[in-house]
Amino acid sequence: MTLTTSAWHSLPPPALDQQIRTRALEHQAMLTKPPGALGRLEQLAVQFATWQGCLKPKCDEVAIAIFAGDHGIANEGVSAFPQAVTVEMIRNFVNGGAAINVLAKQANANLWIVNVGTVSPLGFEGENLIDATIASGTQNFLVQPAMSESECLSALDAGRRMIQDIVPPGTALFVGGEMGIANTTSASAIASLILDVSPAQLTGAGTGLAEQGIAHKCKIIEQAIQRIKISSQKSDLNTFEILRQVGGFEIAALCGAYIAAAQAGIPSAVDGFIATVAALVAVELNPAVRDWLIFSHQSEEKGHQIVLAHLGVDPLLNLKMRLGEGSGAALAISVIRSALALHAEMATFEEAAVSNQK
Ligand SMILES: O=C(O)c1ccc[n+]([C@@H]2O[C@H](COP(=O)([O-])O)[C@@H](O)[C@H]2O)c1
Ligand SMILES: Cc1cc2nc[nH]c2cc1C
Repeated sequence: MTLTTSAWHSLPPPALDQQIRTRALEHQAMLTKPPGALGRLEQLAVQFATWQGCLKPKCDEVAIAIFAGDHGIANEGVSAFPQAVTVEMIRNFVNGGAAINVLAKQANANLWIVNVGTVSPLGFEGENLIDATIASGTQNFLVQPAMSESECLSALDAGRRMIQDIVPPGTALFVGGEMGIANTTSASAIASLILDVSPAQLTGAGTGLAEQGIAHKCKIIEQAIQRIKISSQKSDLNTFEILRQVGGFEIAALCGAYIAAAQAGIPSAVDGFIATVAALVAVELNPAVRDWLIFSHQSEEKGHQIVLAHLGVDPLLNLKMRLGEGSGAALAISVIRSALALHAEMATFEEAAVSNQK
């Protein structure tokens, strides 16, 4: 099965409303502040006005989905934590005890957990738990492709279904997150192959590896890339094939969700390193999706800055976080809401009888 251009993921997002954009920029210029003094908050307000085709946009309805899955590459000792943590954290998400639960509650956002495939069965259910199991984790990509072609397409589709079937119409922002032990190894390998940057420049501590552990993880990625380069023709190593070879179910699902959200006219807040790599794959598959993404924070994970730089984006926050599960993106919700409130509620120079520029 080959990925054709008629596939859903290459359909374009809606055109941006340039007239509203111009009016929103003009409105910003009238507010009682030196032009540009609210920095990125001004750009956020103009972006939301453009996305919503509305001069005074709102960000009340926010949907958060955490995609979780296991990775065969975990068998190579590339994480500081055991693979069992993926299922254990899914249970924690369902029970409301994880960081993302606290942040979702604070932001009054709906939260879903999407299980895309773990090694051990979950053995529990939850009101906000969606079963989108593709297989019991990916294969170990040191020795074989992580996914079959149909598994990779199904994983992308799990993200599309989340947006089209679950996220309510009228949602102003989609926050995507991921959870999967060893997924920084997968994300580093994807980024290395797409960007043609050496694994050494991208491989970091993940959940907390020490120097020796990082060196071992880097070697595993180098060996896997060697295997793939020997077994594939250079021309066959397109974005989809890279995702299939070294990706994860949750990374592919997140990528599918970003594409489908953009197609539905919903912007997405992108989280840390793994989420940014999922966004990179989305942009490679469908370049116009880039205009529908907000890069929320700079993660501590080593490779993040390189991927952000390639995308030409500057994230909103730098809180020295490296948690994942959508946590940095969820923190951006309050910044966005402040930006929109300022845009809608500040007085203009005329209304407040404040002298404008000389
Ligand atoms: O978002 C990030 O930048 C980030 C950086 C490091 C680790 N993580 C999280 O930690 C897990 C992957 O780390 P590791 O060491 O098991 O590859 C996975 O569940 C991610 O959500 C996330
Ligand atoms: C405890 C824990 C929580 C996480 N959340 C996202 N990735 C994680 C990895 C670990 C190990």
